[in-house]
Amino acid sequence: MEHKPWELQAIWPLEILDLVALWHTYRIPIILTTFTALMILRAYLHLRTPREKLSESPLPSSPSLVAEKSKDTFGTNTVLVKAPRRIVGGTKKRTPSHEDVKPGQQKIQVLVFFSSLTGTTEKTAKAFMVQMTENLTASSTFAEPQLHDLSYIDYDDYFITPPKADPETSYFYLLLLPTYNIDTVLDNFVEHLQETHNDFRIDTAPLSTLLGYSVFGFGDREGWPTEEEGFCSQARDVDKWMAKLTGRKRAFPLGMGNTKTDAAERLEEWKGGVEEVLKHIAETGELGEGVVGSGDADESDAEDADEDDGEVLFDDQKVVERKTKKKSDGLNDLEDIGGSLGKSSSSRIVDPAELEVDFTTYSKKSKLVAAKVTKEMVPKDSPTFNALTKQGYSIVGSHSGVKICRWTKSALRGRGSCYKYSFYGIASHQCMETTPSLSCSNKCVFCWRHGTNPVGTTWRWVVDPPDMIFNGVKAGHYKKIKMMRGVPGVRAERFAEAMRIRHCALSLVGEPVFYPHINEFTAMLHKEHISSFLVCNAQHPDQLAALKPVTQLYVSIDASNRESLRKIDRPLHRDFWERFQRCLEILREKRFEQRTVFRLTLVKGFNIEDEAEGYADLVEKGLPCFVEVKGVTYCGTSSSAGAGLTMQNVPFYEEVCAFVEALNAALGRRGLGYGIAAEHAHSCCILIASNRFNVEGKWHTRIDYEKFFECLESGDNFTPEDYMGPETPEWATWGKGGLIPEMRECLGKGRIRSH
Ligand SMILES: Cc1cc2nc3c(=O)[nH]c(=O)nc-3n(C[C@H](O)[C@H](O)[C@H](O)COP(=O)(O)O)c2cc1C
Ligand code: SF4
Repeated sequence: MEHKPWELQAIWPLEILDLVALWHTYRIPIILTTFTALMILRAYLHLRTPREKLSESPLPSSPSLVAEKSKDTFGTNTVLVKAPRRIVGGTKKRTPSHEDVKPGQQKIQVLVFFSSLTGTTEKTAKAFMVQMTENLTASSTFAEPQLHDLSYIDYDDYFITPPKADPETSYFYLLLLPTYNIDTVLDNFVEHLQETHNDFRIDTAPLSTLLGYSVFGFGDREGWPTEEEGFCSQARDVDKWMAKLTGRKRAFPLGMGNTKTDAAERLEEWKGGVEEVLKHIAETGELGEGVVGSGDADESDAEDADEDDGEVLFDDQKVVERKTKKKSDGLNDLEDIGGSLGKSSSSRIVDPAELEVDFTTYSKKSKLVAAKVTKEMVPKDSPTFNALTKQGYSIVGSHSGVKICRWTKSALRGRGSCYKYSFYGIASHQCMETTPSLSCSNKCVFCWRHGTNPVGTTWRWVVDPPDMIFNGVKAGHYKKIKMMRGVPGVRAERFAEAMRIRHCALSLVGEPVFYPHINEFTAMLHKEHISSFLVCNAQHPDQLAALKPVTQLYVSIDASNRESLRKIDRPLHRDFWERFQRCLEILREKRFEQRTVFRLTLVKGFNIEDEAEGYADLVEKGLPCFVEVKGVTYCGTSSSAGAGLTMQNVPFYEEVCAFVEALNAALGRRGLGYGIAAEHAHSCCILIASNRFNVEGKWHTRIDYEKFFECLESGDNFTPEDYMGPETPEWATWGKGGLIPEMRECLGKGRIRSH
């Protein structure tokens, strides 16, 4: 109902009527002003309350705070009520990591988690705990390890964030897990890890504050013989997700054991490795080389590279890469960079008596030059040093190098070894690839060393002592192996085996016999029962003649005639063909002292076409024990392109097979006793062997390494037959492909280079 003004006048006093009139006149500006003032006040109050304040409110710290105990409505049963989990949004750029751990001040708490359905893992875990406790608590840095059954803990307490009970304590996780291909609690666990990683509300690596972790799996090879068929598959899954959740803090490679055979032995090995890492953490506060452990969540997806066979870039390489980014790549041949060497701080004047001079070219001129001043072959401040380290070489002293090859990495990850495993029984993860001379006297068009190695016809450099090189290359090799520790897929068992070098391939960049003390160097290898495969370029007959027996002596045979050799090897020696011929004669003489091999690298358009007969002539001349024929691998560098090499020059495996058959037929026509013994299709490599290594119709291309050392140590003369190994495995023989059966599925991805 509406009131008329005179009616109101009768009811209310005048002042009130004035106010009402005022309100009617000004109500709109009054409402607007009040509203604006309220908005300003609200905004002010909001800004004054810091956002962080919310997250500063006590976070449920596990395990005590995540779960609260409360009585149920009847006041009798105690139930666990989860406190609401507060999620701090966004992906953390960087989380505190082991860098924050100060040795000596922090306590390290090892938590051992296990799962067990039929009790085997539980029993093993308990025994494991007893030993761990005994070993760790001897040091005051370690708190007594704790054992947790995954069936009884709340995953949120340990696998979203590590426990935070005591700021002085840092955690290290060990997980002992069986595998079941049926629905079990383990499926929930794996799912939990996966979900935590993929939960967009939380950091993708929420466990990155852990010091590290490692997983050991128990499985049964009788039912699940290979990993592809599911051997230890759940342990592998957990290892993978833990790597993501911790920002790749895999402290030691995944261990795996067959419950029915070797589990105890494998576990012992793994425990040893883990304890060593823990000791390292206690001393340094860090996980050590090779483990990213940055806690950078952005990087954790790089774990997907698991399936990638690609080269692993080591930290030191990265550093060099960064440092050399702006420098040109081109400048590399030492002969070409004499100027830059001259400027180097690394040259030193030496007493001519101390000097090993010109053992290759005995010219007066070079003796004179060498006597004046000696420089380091690869000084630390040279572009060559940078280029080589960028490619992954560790330079030892001033002229030696070591690198781990792709096959070594493959074998460490439980995958295949190179063709030398198929042919000669060399496990790649126990093989060290090195050279005591980075310099070479050829510039082969197919050399995958990217043209970075120094070249020269004479030794004009400082000579490092052999023991220094020997210790240096071993240390360099082990360092590189250790850097593989945190790489996805590396197997604890292989890792442990790799810490004992058994073979040495002296065939990296450069020419090993160029080094004046090569015999002392190989003697050091043999003394430690490390076999020696030495490849030389057939340009240094005097050094070849003086070389003492090695396990297997190679000569590269890159062409069958002078013109072809000149084009493909681009030798620096003018008398290269004569040198080459002399080397063949020397090899012939050595064929009853050690295993001799012709190494043929086939390059289409250079040395295949119509050359089978020519090669057969060379075999007739050198009568090697073996002829290894290998298709060239294209490395796609500017140096190979500059030499006119393209993918068209890489022969198909069928072409290599056809060539080998032609060569074998040509040898037969000459009445030479050879046959095609073995193949490794994956490396495009085929082995022709002398009938000396065929016993009762079976090829025996493998080597009895221990017998070789026995023969050497006896001091008596011996022949290659004396250390002939067992029969070549069926799968490696000609026509069978050469891939160890379990590896066929893993290695179906094209060719992998091996030298
Ligand atoms: C039903 C069943 C399924 C299994 N599935 C696998 C499997 O997929 N892969 C594997 O490596 N081992 C498998 N195993 C073997 C177990 O992982 C192995 O025996 C383990 O030591 C059992 O540990 P636990 O006694 O602690 O439960 C299986 C065993 C059973 C009984
Ligand atoms: S490729 Fe060479 S260095 Fe690598 S494992 Fe085989 S032999 Fe050893």
